[in-house]
Amino acid sequence: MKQKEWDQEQNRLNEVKLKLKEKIAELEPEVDTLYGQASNIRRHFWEEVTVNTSSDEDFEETFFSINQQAALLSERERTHEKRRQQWKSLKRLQQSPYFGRIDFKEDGLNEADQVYIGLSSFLASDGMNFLVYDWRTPIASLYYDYSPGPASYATPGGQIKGNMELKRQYQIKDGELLNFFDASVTIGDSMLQQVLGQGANNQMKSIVATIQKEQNAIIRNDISRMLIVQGVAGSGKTSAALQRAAYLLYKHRERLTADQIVLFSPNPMFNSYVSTVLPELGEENMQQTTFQEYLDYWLGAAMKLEDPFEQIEYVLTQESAVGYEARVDGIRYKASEAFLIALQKYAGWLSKEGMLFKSIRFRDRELITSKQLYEQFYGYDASVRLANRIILLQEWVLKELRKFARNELSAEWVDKELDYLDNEQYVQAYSEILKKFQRDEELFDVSERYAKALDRANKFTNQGEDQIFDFSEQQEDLLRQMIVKEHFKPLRRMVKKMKFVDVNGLYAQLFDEEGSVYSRMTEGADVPANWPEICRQTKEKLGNKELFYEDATPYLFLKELIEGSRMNTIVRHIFVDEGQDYSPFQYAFLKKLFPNARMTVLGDFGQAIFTQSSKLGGGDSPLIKLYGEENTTLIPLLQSYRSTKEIVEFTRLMLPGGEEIIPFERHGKKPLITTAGSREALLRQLVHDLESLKAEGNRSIAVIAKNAAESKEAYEALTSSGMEAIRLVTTETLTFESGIMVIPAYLAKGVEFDAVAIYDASSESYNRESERKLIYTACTRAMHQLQLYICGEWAPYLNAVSRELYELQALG
Ligand SMILES: Nc1ncnc2c1ncn2[C@@H]1O[C@H](COP(=O)(O)OP(=O)(O)OP(=O)(O)O)[C@@H](O)[C@H]1O
Repeated sequence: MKQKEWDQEQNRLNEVKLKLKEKIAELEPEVDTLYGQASNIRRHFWEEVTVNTSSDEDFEETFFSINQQAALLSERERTHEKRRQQWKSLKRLQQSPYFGRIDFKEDGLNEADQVYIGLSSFLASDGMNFLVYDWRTPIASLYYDYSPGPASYATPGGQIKGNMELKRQYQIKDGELLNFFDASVTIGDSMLQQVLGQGANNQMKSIVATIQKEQNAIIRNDISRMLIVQGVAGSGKTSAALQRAAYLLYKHRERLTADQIVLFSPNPMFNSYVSTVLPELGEENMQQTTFQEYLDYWLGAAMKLEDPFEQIEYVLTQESAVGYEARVDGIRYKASEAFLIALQKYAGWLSKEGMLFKSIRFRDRELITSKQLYEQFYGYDASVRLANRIILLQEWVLKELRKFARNELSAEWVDKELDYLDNEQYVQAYSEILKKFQRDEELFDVSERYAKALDRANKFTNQGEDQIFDFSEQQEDLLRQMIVKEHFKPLRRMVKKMKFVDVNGLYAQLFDEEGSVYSRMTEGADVPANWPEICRQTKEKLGNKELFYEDATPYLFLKELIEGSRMNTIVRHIFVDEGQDYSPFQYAFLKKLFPNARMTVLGDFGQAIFTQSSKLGGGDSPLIKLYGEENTTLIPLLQSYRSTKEIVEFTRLMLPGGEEIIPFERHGKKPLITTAGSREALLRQLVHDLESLKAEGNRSIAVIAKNAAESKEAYEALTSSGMEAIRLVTTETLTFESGIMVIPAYLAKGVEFDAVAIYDASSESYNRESERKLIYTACTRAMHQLQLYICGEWAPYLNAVSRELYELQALG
């Protein structure tokens, strides 16, 4: 590189740094002052507000006064937040103002523009010149999409064409220019080499400086209702998803906020793994959740839910259990669209007959029988939708309860309740009831309520000591009302929550061993193989107030068909990571739940380890059908970035069709297979190898086992062989830490480690076709080194790997 160029770049960097410094110094006092102002307003909020509720006008004035103060406060806070964000992003830029540059000569112009690209934009003080362009600006897409030569980019005003004369990458650390190089083809292999060669971290990294063209297409796709990314292991799906969220937040900053984006992650630990990327990019984190969390929220209080990991444990370990085959058939069926349609038909059937209600009981008496509920329900006009009829029924029940409550006023139990109170309790109960009464009366508006309460309180205090306990008839009546109301409250609450609908019974009723009955209730749906046993298992669970994982979503779906759907109309974008792990049923459910959201699904069918998995692409993909082909874009990613070329060449042969996976040219050691005649010898070697891996500088090392039981066994064997500082990861683990860990394959999904040791790669652990993807997923977690340990026969899929692709260490 010519010295002259280096000096020019160095000078420019110095200049930008200086301007950044000046701007930061300019902003700092403003940030402080605004913060001071906002906290001052907050501190003195009530002093500035005149609180007076003695008359309606005063009440109104107070109301306006509060509003005015609140508006002032939120305006200051908003301004402060904006300035603070600006200040923070400038501080971030100080460390590394930009990572790329393109020189672009637009057609028709004489000179090329130098476009420097960084984490956020930085404008010169004239407010006209961009010293740094945000990586998400339209022009910055040139950097990701083209090599020097003819190039164009999309703007809201149309396509801009021109010629890219230069594309340069920079390494700037702590404000110091370390290196820069001119890229010709894709975004500098050498830069990517360096990034990928680094050690794994317990937090995912942002990839803005080295986003690849095909990833950029995912990040900037802003037209599809449904964007499906079928990307091979390590192709950067999760990374692209996170950058995409940052891109959307930038592009639509006027109308999209971080809480309108939801990411569905495979497990809570994964949530913590990816949670730093958006803040690193200067954006607020989106909402992160797991599907299980959602199910738990709505069903967890009433039922004990199995989670997907318990389900996979069953599938992996209980092959010889009675009813295993039926359970697996059941999982498949309950995941299918056919079952979804059957449930919809069932709801149609219920609108004519077959509803089940739980009687309304009060103090061991049946106030409304289930038969009465049934008759009332089917008494409504049949053209009214099922869910609306349930609302009508609910209103009717509440009305009936009011009548019952009135009749209870003189009941014996109320007398007893009254007598039971001693004087002190009387006073206390009275004032508490009075307070509650003030809170609970829903019918009055605030001022009316206030006036009434005041009136009552005046009466109460004007009575004098002696009279307090001498309740007039009216007061006793009031107390009776209060007592009855208190006792009816839980019942009313249950009615409001629709607890009188027997959803459990309705779901169970569907699983009639007689296939013809099922067929009749669902307009002719076919039953899957092993239906009677599926029915038996499902009902047994329901009887214990438990739900299999595969039943939870259909159960909730049915509940909503009957009671009315819950919808979240605020969320605009849903990201589903590890998308192959969700059933077609779950996708249909998500679509319904978030009617205003676009969906981005990222997954790899090569890693589909769950029985209910969905195919992402291809003619029979349920995902393409979800919003229709015209609203769907499918982007395949074939290049794998995570692992060395040696690891990818080894792992890809374990999958049929895996040859199409393209490794990235980064080299390392070949995978090592160690065999031994005894488990003891193998374990001794594993302990030795783990120590060596650590000594070689691998910071995160995973011993991956097939399931929880094997993980536990491995953990115990390793610790009793003297290995220290090793952690066992379970479904309860919430965060990632570096070091050596033992982890079941299904929890290692989505994450990566410097080195991976497959604890038992024998055919005893991995034999079935369904286990092929499990061991593949486990092996593809390795970035730099992969080692497999085998005692006895090899897992059959390893036979497809040619001998020259791995090292063999046979211990005899
Ligand atoms: N353009 C890129 N620049 C730098 N690093 C990248 C790039 N793309 C991917 N990577 C790195 O490759 C690794 C794999 O990325 P990521 O976890 O996003 O892949 P994935 O497709 O979600 O993987 P999997 O399906 O196997 O879990 C990460 O370390 C990520 O930082």
